[in-house]
Amino acid sequence: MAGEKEAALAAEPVDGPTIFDKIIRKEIPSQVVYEDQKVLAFRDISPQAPIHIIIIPKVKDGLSRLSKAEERHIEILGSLLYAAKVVAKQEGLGDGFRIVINDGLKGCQSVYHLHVHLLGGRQMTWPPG
Ligand SMILES: CCNS(=O)(=O)OC[C@H]1O[C@@H](n2cnc3c(N)ncnc32)[C@H](O)[C@@H]1O
Repeated sequence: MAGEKEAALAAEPVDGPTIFDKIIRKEIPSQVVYEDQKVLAFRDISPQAPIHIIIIPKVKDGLSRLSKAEERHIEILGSLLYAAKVVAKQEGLGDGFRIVINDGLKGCQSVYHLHVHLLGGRQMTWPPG
């Protein structure tokens, strides 16, 4: 996480290509756990819980971060959350899980392609850090 946290502090909140584009195009390896026409889910490279999965829209359409969402994004936003529910069930997280979306510098976002974190497999605490 330290690496990613530093990356987040150094990240430029830009709308350009990200590492997730390469995952979508299958140009770099990833452990895909779910895919449909609009959504891709893959295991996080630096898991922060026994189950840590990233859920992304396959078409970015300007959605670098949640704060950039427009009305046209309502459907894909719902699809991401529904996919999170499906993947949580698939991963056996019946006793609960956490959903996280980091936005911008203060949200510690390091990859500017909107994504949902699905974390589970251990007791979560509160408040989040
Ligand atoms: C600080 C959180 N910043 S973040 O909310 O922007 O999350 C980015 C997430 O992407 C993950 N990640 C970066 N590159 C890859 C990759 N190639 N494959 C899978 N996950 C990746 C990071 O580990 C991090 O959890």
